[in-house]
Amino acid sequence: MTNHIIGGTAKLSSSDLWSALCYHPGFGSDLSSEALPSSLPVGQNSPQICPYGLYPEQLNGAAFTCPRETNKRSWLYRIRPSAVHEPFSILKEGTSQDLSDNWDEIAPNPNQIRWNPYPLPDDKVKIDFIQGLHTLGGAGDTRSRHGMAIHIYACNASMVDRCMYNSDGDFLIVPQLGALKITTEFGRILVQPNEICVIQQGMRFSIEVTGQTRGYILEVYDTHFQLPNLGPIGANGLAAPRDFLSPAAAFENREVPTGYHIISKFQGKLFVAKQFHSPFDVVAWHGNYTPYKYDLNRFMVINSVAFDHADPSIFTVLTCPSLRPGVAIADFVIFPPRWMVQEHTFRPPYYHRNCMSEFMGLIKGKYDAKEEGFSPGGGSLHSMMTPHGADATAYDNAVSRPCKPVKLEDTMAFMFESSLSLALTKWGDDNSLKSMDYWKCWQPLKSNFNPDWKPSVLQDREISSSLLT
Ligand SMILES: O=C(O)Cc1cc(O)ccc1O
Ligand SMILES: [Fe+2]
Repeated sequence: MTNHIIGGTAKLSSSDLWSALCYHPGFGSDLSSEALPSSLPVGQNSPQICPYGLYPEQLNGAAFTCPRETNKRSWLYRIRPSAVHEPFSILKEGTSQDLSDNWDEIAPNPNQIRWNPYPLPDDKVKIDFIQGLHTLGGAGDTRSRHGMAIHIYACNASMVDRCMYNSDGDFLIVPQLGALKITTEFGRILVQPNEICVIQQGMRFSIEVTGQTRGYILEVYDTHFQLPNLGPIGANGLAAPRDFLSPAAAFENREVPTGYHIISKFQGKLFVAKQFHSPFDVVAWHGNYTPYKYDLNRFMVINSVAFDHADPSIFTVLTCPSLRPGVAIADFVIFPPRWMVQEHTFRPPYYHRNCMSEFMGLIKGKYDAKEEGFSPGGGSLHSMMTPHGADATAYDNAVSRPCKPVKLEDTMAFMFESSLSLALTKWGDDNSLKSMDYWKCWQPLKSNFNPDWKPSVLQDREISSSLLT
């Protein structure tokens, strides 16, 4: 697909910029995009002189020698190479100071943890996306490129003449409140709550927001996100490749005499370098390494239509694999609206201890394991082998209601599930953000043990079902 946006952004009013966006569909596809006619060189990547006098620049998201299945790179044709900037220095101002990759800030905590909706900035103070970044926790190491982090963003102002890129890994961004207008080197992406976007390592982006804005970020250091294999599900199901959308090339040819700030997250710290032009000067690009977004409503839900609660891996949207087959550095899993039809079944999430870490967030509505206390914009963490499951009220409801078909509507919970044992930061461990009596939600669960129970009664699941319906 070719997208001709003649004259760059200067000729469009700022509302037009975001209302007339077009995207390239396809997950990991090899795409070509032009904002000016014939701006992509034909038949070669590095002509001696490029169309329109552009500079060619390659962005590699995989080692040159990676096999084809995992090799990722794009060629960008830009007004100036990215190297045209002053030296980086540590960013002291303009950060929240809550961004961290220090997993030893506090003592380990194996408890069930639940957070109230993460705080939004005070209306009187302008906080942009970078200033509004807070690291909740994580594991691993940016230098050996193995690990992951969970960040919360809460902001109310647009980034002005500053952009960011992540040298340490990829960001999977889950907006919960307010849209993100993301300008990238590849073009513009509008991401609303109930959509997600992935900005991969090295890609420069700047975010505009209107009003109070909040969401979650899963950062992975190891490798890029993939679609999960479908196994016996077949060729179709879960997230379809064509529903992943990459931006179409768009550029601005803008001098910034007061200085444009390029902010790099490098080895866990933020650095800033000044240049005097917009970094969003890519007129054309081609390749398979792009930012992309996905609408969670497009997810084709597969579930049990007979009996029993299927494991949540059936709801995996994207996975960042480890080197161990089937074991993820992190999976992004959603719990979308769906029919619950299982007969003679305890339908909410089962009681559970897991060799994985489970961080959960709620975009909207209610989660079926928790009757109250888990609110949109909040979160929970059930660490390695930490017991959890339906709260007492959800349990009572689930065992007393007939197993008739029920539609869970207007809900979207999600989980970042990791094979790494996560540590909280000081910010994540702050008691003022937590619901301190979370543990109490399971305490009313009493013993129902009946030593006189006779095997002939309620033995067969068909019989137990008929008793409840
Ligand atoms: O703990 C959770 O709520 C997540 C979860 C959901 C589910 O349906 C089954 C297992 C599981 O860990
Ligand atoms: Fe769980």
